[in-house]
Amino acid sequence: MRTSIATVSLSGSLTEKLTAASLAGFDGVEIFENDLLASPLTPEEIRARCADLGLTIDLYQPMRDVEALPEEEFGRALRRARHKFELMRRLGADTVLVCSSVSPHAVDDDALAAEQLGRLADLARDHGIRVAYEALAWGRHISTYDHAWQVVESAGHPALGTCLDSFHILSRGSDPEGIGDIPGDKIFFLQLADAPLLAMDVLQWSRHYRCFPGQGGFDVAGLLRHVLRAGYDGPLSLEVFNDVFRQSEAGPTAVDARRSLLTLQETVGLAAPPAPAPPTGVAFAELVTPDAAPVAAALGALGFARTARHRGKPVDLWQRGDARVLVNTGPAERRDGTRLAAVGLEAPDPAGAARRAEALVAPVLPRRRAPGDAPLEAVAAPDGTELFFCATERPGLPDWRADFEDVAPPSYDGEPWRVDHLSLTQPWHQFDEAALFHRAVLGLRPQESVDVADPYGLLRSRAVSTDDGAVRIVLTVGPAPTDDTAHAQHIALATDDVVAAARSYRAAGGPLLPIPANYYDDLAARFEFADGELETYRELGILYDRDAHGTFRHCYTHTVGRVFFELVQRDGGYRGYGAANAPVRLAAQHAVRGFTGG
Ligand SMILES: O=C(O)c1ccc(O)c(O)c1
Ligand SMILES: [Mg+2]
Repeated sequence: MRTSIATVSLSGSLTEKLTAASLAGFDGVEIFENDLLASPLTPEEIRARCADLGLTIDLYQPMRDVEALPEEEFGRALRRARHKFELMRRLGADTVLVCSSVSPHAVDDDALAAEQLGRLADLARDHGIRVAYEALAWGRHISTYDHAWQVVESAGHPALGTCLDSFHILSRGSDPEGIGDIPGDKIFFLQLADAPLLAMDVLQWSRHYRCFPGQGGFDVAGLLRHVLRAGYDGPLSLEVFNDVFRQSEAGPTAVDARRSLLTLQETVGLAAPPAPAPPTGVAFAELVTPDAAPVAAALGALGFARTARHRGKPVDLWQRGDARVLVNTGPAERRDGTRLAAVGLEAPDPAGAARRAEALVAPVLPRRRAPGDAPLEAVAAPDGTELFFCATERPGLPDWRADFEDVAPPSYDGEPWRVDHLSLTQPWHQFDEAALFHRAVLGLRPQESVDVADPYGLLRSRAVSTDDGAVRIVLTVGPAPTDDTAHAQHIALATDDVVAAARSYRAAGGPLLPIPANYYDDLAARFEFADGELETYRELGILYDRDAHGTFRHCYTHTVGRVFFELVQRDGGYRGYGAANAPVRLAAQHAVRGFTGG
């Protein structure tokens, strides 16, 4: 089916919006009146620009306060309509959206509404235009899709149909089942939007918090299935009023929008990109740093050994069991200090994973980073993190390990570790995009978003993971972008004995993040511990949490650049990430920075 996006969903000038929609691969646009009014282009020039960009103008909108009015006022509405229909002729747009009236002069009279909409449709038909009537969730007398359809049906006019908008339908809790009873050819237009489930005024909710399907809490796919069952075959159009998108660059927002729509189409069987195959583990985490020494010191204290070196680049492989960290000191990487720049994901079918990513408009990276490198499939996540689809030591598939020359055996004292999770900070305006990306492109399942209090702001955090926990990524978004503490990334390492791990790290000279005594007094109040247990945690700075499944013990290293490590011990199938402890951890990290001036 054809895909479309409303210009209101994107930021910038009309020209910028159209360009972004076209580049992202949309077939058409809904032109919002304000975008046209503010554009220096004539309607003919807008029409030509759209044609050049391969876009059709699928809808012009909105026309407001037309129906169920006193005759004199309706006359003025018709006069406005005549002007707008002339404008639409110049634009080459043949469908206009009319929203249900919010005018205080509108009367509660369905027969009058139908009669006047019929007269509007007469005028529209004379101009070769169709009227799509939409119930705004806050319409004065008509606020539900079924009511709007009743009025359209009783008008019985060939140039009058209905416009369905998933936000208005689902925000009011209407049952979308009834959509299946509307003749498909009387559904003139379909607008799709999701939204987080919030308890608030529906107009404010609609105008500020809509998001792309799959990014909120509505069952947009379920609604779409009803619309398809009705026989609708017009465009699938995204209409998203969102404060964040209004401020973000149009190009990436349009790509996010298109990925959302492709994923929705896949869900209802309208598109079939290569099937998802979730990753089965973390092959490596790659740190880039201008100075390897502090990173090497931290890894050494954690019991990692430097086992191999890249054959062509200044990249070292550090290993402890299945936990692998690449340390890259390449010249191109020196600008931003130490950060987590890439993640290797163990992929059942690396090439298939890359094809799926490409089909979902993820930026695919060059397969070889340098001549002679193994051809690795990689894509960029919205935050710029490079994601490599890896096959570690799996015969017949390109192996990143082959680019490395062994320098030492992978020996270590104590138990082998693996990566428990990675925490990646997202640009503030890409949080919802990131969750959708990781779900759609990688096949990870998003968990609930949680708010975490930082002393200097509020963080949002949302985990995406495989069902078996083999891959866990925590996406976070912090307050001020200049706040390095809230924006630090981390690598969490899974151990079966966090007390032993913490002790040996400390014995090797590694500083653990000190946790205030008040935290342990609170723990004593909330939980019962064995003799001496709490004292051990207090001594080492180990934090504790429990859920319905099990327990979580974790502690933190100092921070190098923008990266720190966490040691975690999950027991009994604990599913979380210690979110309850995160405010204490963040405050402690701020305190350390303040103390050292770092
Ligand atoms: O918020 C509004 O006024 C508005 C306008 C047009 C629409 O299609 C819509 O869904 C909402
Ligand atoms: Mg709408």
